[in-house]
Amino acid sequence: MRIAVTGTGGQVVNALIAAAQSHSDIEIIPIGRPQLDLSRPDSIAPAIIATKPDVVLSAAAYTAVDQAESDTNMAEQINAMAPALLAHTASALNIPLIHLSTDYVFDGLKTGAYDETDTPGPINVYGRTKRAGEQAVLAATGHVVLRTSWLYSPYGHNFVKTMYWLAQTHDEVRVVDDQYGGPTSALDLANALLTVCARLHNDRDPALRGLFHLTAPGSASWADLADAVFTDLAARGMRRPHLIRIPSAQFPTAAQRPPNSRLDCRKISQAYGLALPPWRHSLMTCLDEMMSGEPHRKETA
Ligand SMILES: NC(=O)C1=CN([C@@H]2O[C@H](COP(=O)(O)OP(=O)(O)OC[C@H]3O[C@@H](n4cnc5c(N)ncnc54)[C@H](OP(=O)(O)O)[C@@H]3O)[C@@H](O)[C@H]2O)C=CC1
Ligand SMILES: Cc1cn([C@H]2C[C@H](O)[C@@H](COP(=O)(O)OP(=O)(O)O[C@H]3O[C@@H](C)C(=O)[C@@H](O)[C@H]3O)O2)c(=O)[nH]c1=O
Ligand SMILES: [Mg+2]
Repeated sequence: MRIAVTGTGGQVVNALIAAAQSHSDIEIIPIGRPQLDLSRPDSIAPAIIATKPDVVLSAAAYTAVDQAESDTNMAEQINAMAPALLAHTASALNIPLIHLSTDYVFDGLKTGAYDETDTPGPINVYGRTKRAGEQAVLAATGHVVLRTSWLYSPYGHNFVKTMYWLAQTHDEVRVVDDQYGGPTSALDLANALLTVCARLHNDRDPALRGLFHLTAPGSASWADLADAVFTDLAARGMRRPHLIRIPSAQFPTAAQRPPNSRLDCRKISQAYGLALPPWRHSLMTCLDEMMSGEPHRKETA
């Protein structure tokens, strides 16, 4: 099975490459700029078609949440318009598209986890443009929109890597403690995505199509996640910075974030039998991998 994945340097695409190493029948074909530039609509169909894919996985996006507030046109082009063209291209090839989306489509005011029937109400440009992308993909039949959240991995940029770096450079780290979500390992997600691709490739069942949520079980605030990173790094001999839990009012950002964006993942568990491992365990695996490739490991006293 040939899986064309959008983007080359992103977390999910690199996690997919790693996950596919243990599947000799799966080939991941990353496509990125300049061949595929999601801000250039004309580049999209030719770049996808040239890879002769069996499945298309849409993993590239404008993910700089704060920057999107002032770069709205670009975020719209990449997150809203490009997915429509990807869905159109996949439909024309008669193959499934899996499009990744985000917990940030919700306003975060619900008590409890959001399921697929909950109405989105994005509160920032990234969330708004991602919601528009979802709608474009869901308007075509046969495809999958999969929402996940708070991805971390040894690849690209993510909160866990930021905390890892801050732990090595700061005595004190201030982190917001009033936004809750589901930290999810991109490596765990990638393994599940390979299952989703294989099922869609072999099975026309409409119950496998449409909108799904998939995150690791368990909820955390960003401060809880930072605390877990610092605990695990300390257990590996690194200095532990002092964590100061703050309200988001004390950490001004261009974009607002939802206070609660936990996702209920029962639908994908019923349709595919898929569930991810708890984030607390996967975080340790991720940190082990990050540290094994890290030349500046701090020595214990
Ligand atoms: N990160 C997160 O916490 C979450 C992410 N998601 C969604 O999951 C998906 C994957 O996220 P993640 O792997 O973290 O993303 P990253 O931020 O790690 O990577 C973004 C990718 O998009 C590519 N890209 C950006 N602009 C363009 C463009 N104009 N043309 C082609 N490619 C472009 C980048 O290209 P290049 O390789 O050149 O850098 C990169 O490969 C996205 O759809 C995101 O919205 C959902 C929930 C949480
Ligand atoms: C770096 C840092 C951030 N924060 C806060 C800011 C923000 O409210 C929260 C998270 O910050 P980040 O900017 O790292 O994370 P953010 O970019 O908001 O992460 C989001 O990315 C997109 C792509 C998604 O789809 C989401 O699921 C989510 O993962 O933590 C602190 O309080 N202290 C810090 O030192
Ligand atoms: Mg960010």
